[in-house]
Amino acid sequence: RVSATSPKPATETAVDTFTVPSEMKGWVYDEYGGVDVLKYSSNVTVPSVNDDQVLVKVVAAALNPVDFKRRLGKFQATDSALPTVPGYDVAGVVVKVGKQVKGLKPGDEVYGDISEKALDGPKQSGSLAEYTAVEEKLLALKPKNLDFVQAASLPLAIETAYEGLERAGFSEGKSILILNGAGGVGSLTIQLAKQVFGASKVAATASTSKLELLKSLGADLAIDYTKEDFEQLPDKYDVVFDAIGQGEKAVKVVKEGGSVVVLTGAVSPPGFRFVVTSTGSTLTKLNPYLESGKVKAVIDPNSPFPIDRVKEAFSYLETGRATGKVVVYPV
Ligand SMILES: NC(=O)C1=CN([C@@H]2O[C@H](COP(=O)(O)OP(=O)(O)OC[C@H]3O[C@@H](n4cnc5c(N)ncnc54)[C@H](OP(=O)(O)O)[C@@H]3O)[C@@H](O)[C@H]2O)C=CC1
Ligand SMILES: CC[C@H]1OC(C)=C(O)C1=O
Repeated sequence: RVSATSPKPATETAVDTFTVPSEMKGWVYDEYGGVDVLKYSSNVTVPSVNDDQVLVKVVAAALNPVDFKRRLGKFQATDSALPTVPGYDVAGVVVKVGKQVKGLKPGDEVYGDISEKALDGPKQSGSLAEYTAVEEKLLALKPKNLDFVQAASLPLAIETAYEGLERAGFSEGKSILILNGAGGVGSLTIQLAKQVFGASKVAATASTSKLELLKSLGADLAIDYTKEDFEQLPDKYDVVFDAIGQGEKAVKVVKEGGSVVVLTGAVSPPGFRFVVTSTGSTLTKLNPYLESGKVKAVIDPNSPFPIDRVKEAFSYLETGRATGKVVVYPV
């Protein structure tokens, strides 16, 4: 698989400064709708850099369902203005820093989810373009052992997994059932539950061909939802992590006093739903697990998609069959 490397700095300036154009190539939509509203343009305005932001030369970007749900207009009440350059997840190289930035400098290799609140005023100029501007606090230094494709695949999904487990009060010795263990979020939730939180038992659901993957990620029990209904099984769990929209069933298999955390769809008590808040501090906290290999990026076998095949990448993600993450590289 590709090993993405940093772009070369501009030759005419010192190694720690980069020449930034006023326009760039990138994907953009100016109306809500299906993949056909996406246009690849050479005249996208390079975003300006606020004092607390850095400008990142994008090397790789990852897609998330929130990208296509937003493009379909599901969150338009709280969306930023159109036209939109989509893309939350980025891995790239800092080329410019705002005057309040303290911890990053040009040339640093970084990764992160560029929108602090995924649904409430997300960045208008996202990561599916040559440059994106993002607050320093939303980024972390990329682990040296991860290539840019692996790094780009992580931020929104791993931060959702971590925040969901934290909010559910998951802790050492507890049991968890993860509904949708093979997707972008679930494939990381299995690993974090086992390796970071010290789960006593991890169960997860997927279809037949993905059961071995679940076990390789650390699941003690892989449930084939095409053959078994987890609700009919005898086991109850301290935490149920719903990453597919089965909150109403999830509450039926949680232990008395347990937690049901739901990422999407309806839910009733004791279940609760949350929306991820992006923060670089979670990535920094998890970097040692990524550097040691205890937690691994899970990249869909069809990835990476080069930047000119972003429509195809979204169409694939929207089938609901992606295994791990759909990544765009080179951008
Ligand atoms: N609230 C929040 O902050 C966030 C919410 N989300 C939401 O969480 C959901 C999951 O996100 P993400 O992991 O990126 O999604 P993905 O698109 O990566 O999930 C794809 C996976 O879903 C699995 N799947 C489909 N149907 C089922 C089923 N009935 N039971 C179990 N697995 C199933 C597929 O496996 P198979 O082929 O075996 O069916 C496939 O591997 C999305 O709805 C997303 O919008 C995500 C991030 C943050
Ligand atoms: C309401 C959950 C919504 O927020 C994110 C980030 C998604 O992917 C959703 O579906």
